[in-house]
Amino acid sequence: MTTSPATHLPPDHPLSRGLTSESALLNQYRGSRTSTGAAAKPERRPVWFMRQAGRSLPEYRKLREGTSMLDSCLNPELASEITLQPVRRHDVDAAIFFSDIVIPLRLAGVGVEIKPGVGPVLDAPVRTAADVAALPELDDAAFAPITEAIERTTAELGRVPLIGFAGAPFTLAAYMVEGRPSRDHLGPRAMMHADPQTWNALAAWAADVSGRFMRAQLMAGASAAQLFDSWAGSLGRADYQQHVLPHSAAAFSYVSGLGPADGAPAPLVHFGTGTSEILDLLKTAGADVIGVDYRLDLTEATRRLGPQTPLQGNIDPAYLPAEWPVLEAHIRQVVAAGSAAAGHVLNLGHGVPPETDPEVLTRVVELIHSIGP
Ligand SMILES: Cc1c2[nH]c(c1CCC(=O)O)Cc1[nH]c(c(CCC(=O)O)c1C)Cc1[nH]c(c(CCC(=O)O)c1C)Cc1[nH]c(c(C)c1CCC(=O)O)C2
Repeated sequence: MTTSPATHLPPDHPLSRGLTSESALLNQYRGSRTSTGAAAKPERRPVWFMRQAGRSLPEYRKLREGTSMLDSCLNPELASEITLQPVRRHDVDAAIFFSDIVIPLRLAGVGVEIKPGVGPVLDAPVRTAADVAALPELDDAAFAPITEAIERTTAELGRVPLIGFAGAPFTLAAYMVEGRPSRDHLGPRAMMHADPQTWNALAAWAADVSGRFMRAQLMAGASAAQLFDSWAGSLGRADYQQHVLPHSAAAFSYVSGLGPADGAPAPLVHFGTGTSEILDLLKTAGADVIGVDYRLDLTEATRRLGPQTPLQGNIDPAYLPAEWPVLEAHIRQVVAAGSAAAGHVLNLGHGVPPETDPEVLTRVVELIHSIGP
């Protein structure tokens, strides 16, 4: 398995066309709180939501009717339309590409489904050295439907940046070892100690497919990428450092420095839940921006990471059904806590819960934009 060196993005890529200087989101990701463009006018405070494209939107549920989750992701027209829905409705400052962390598995030929209300389920779990050795190779040509969906999306988005993503090796491998979602991820954590060689081979395979997935999205026109290590919070520091961090760094190496020939590289974001105790380690994997879950105050995150690290987060999704004044006070507190960091992009501290009233999300965006830079 080889990691490919970073290359330049195509000349007609949104970043090559000067999207950065127009985008409050990309400026915050780069740690510059005000525009570096000639106008240098104050910008609105950027916000987007993890899982903004999905079940909280009636227009999403309607469009998805009769098509399975992964088939929807691989239908360029559908994936593009679903990506655009929350941008139109909420006026968020970025689109997140509608796809899933297990899409590279499906494209490599691994049998996987997303079971409604359950999550990713594999035909056969990957538990032995022979299972790992039998994993298929992923050919970059398989990303054709992803590339087409992204090209369609960026053509519609204009100046709104598109964020690509992938699952981090631990989170992806956790689904592969367990074969389905699990609470404590004992399978992959046990493999690290019982059979470290097999663990390393599996995590390296996962890093390769996730790295390629992120790279394909950036090459096709995404302006930033986020690595989701949703379940890294189940790991102690030593396990994270020894058995996981090198593989996350390998995934990032596929996209590190990837940018236009004459411009700054696409910003990279790293997010996990329950990662307060490993936040400093997370940062060393190669991202520019750290996504913080709802458990840690952003002032404390800045203390742990230093003021130079731009942050993303961390409105607690548990506040979304609360009375508006309660939610508003919480958001104002998050905005204030984020002000010590070099950059701050508002987001939730985890994904939008499916039962969320979409009108509340629109109101949250309006409030954040009204607060100003
Ligand atoms: C762990 C993980 C997965 N997928 C993802 C993660 C990391 C983020 C996180 O921690 O939430 C990432 C993901 N999945 C999806 C997106 C699309 C973009 C967006 O954030 O709006 C993104 C970024 C769509 C999706 N991925 C999924 C849905 C729901 C599918 C449906 O409509 O039924 C969506 C919109 C399915 C999915 N896929 C996965 C799970 C756990 C589930 C939920 C299962 C369920 O409760 O039904 C795996």
